[in-house]
Amino acid sequence: MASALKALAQLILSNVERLESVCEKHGTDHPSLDTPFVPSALDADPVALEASRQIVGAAAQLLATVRQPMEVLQDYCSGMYTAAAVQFVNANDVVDILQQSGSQGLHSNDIGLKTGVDSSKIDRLLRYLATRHFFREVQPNVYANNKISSIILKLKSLAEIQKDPVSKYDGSPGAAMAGHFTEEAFMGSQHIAQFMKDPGQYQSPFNMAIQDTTNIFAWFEKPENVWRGRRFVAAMKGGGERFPPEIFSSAIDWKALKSGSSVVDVGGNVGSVTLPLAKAFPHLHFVVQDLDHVINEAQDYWKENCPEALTDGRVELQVHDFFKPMPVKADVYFLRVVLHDWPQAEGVKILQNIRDAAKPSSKLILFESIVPHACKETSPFLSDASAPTAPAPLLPNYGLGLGGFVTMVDIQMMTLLGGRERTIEEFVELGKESGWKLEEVKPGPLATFIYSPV
Ligand SMILES: C[S@@+](CC[C@H](N)C(=O)[O-])C[C@H]1O[C@@H](n2cnc3c(N)ncnc32)[C@H](O)[C@@H]1O
Repeated sequence: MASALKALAQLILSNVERLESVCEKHGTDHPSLDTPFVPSALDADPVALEASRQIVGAAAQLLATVRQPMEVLQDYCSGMYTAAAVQFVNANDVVDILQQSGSQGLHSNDIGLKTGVDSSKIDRLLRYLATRHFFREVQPNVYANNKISSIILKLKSLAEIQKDPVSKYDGSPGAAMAGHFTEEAFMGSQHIAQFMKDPGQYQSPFNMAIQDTTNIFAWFEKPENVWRGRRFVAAMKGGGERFPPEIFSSAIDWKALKSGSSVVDVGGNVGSVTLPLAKAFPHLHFVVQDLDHVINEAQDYWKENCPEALTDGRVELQVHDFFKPMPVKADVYFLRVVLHDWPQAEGVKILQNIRDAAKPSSKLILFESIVPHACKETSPFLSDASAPTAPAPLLPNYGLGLGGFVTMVDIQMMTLLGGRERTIEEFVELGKESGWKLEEVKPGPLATFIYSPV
């Protein structure tokens, strides 16, 4: 039997071969790390995605295995320097400055002149990042963008950015996300340990950092933070569209619902999940609920995308606070990525309000991520075929290759909002506490949880 080291190395090699054959099929090379990122067919190819998942999981496990434990520890304990370095380059538009010099790069003296920062300090941060494959140092003290840094290139030109810094993240989800993570979340992260033991009056580590109990969304509305709120919206834009639409259209047998059955999209924002459902299943009556200002936006969204659904009354846009009693007795209620924003008690309250209005035959559907355990799954809701199946000796959740992302989002939810991602058992528990029985789980890039009233 191969040693664990060889088995990991072999997994890497066999998956690199798989990846290269997918590239061949698409008539392309695998994108180089040295050039700016360009989207390609590879990004959505399921075989390429599985191969990269295994390579990432195996490479991270191999590193943790072969490095001196003290080096691994130092690396983990110094992650804040990476966040701080990205914060600096993002806020000071360094990637946008480098973009003008193309692959030949720009000397730190010139970057210093354009950012108003001493060039020797620039060298230290950019070399730190280049050593971690974020930028290239093409000659001593000369830096160029690469595949990773190019992700935070802003859509606007440098002249436009300088003219109107408040709008500089509009249309640039990578830069907006990097800003939100390395500023608001970074601030909150310093209080996680204290929050775990004694949250005091605060709902999240972020609240502890700003010493204010205002929820982050209300905090974004303060005049001095409006630009941050605008950046958050830019970071989230398009997030919902990354999920395959079949997740929603095949969640249940919508066609089998009787004509005129009502479906409520709770906390539905403008109704972007409801829109394709309303088009595909015209026999159903849909209600999209959200807060006042969002429903105002929803009016424009539907007038633009499907005005007839509003005029013929098939789709209703309703102002409703989900902490108040649910006004609609519906056949189906669904919530997409709403519950992860809230602590357990609030999540339970939202579902209890729906339960109080539900009929015995109503269904509740949640679309949320599953936090995979780092060991073999034992949930009766997952068959062998649907549980993550990383090949040995990878962690069953592929480690960084798959579980890395969801576990990071879980900590992010706690940090900013006191919210949480959940394991399947925690979804069972959430139902128990709010009067719902979990009947079925459909895993996927976003999982579907189907509940019946108890
Ligand atoms: C993460 S977004 C998800 C939106 C939508 N379900 C989707 O997947 O696109 C959370 C939504 O909850 C809404 N929301 C927050 N607090 C609310 C409340 N008290 N009552 C109703 N909706 C609320 C927000 O306005 C936002 O649209």
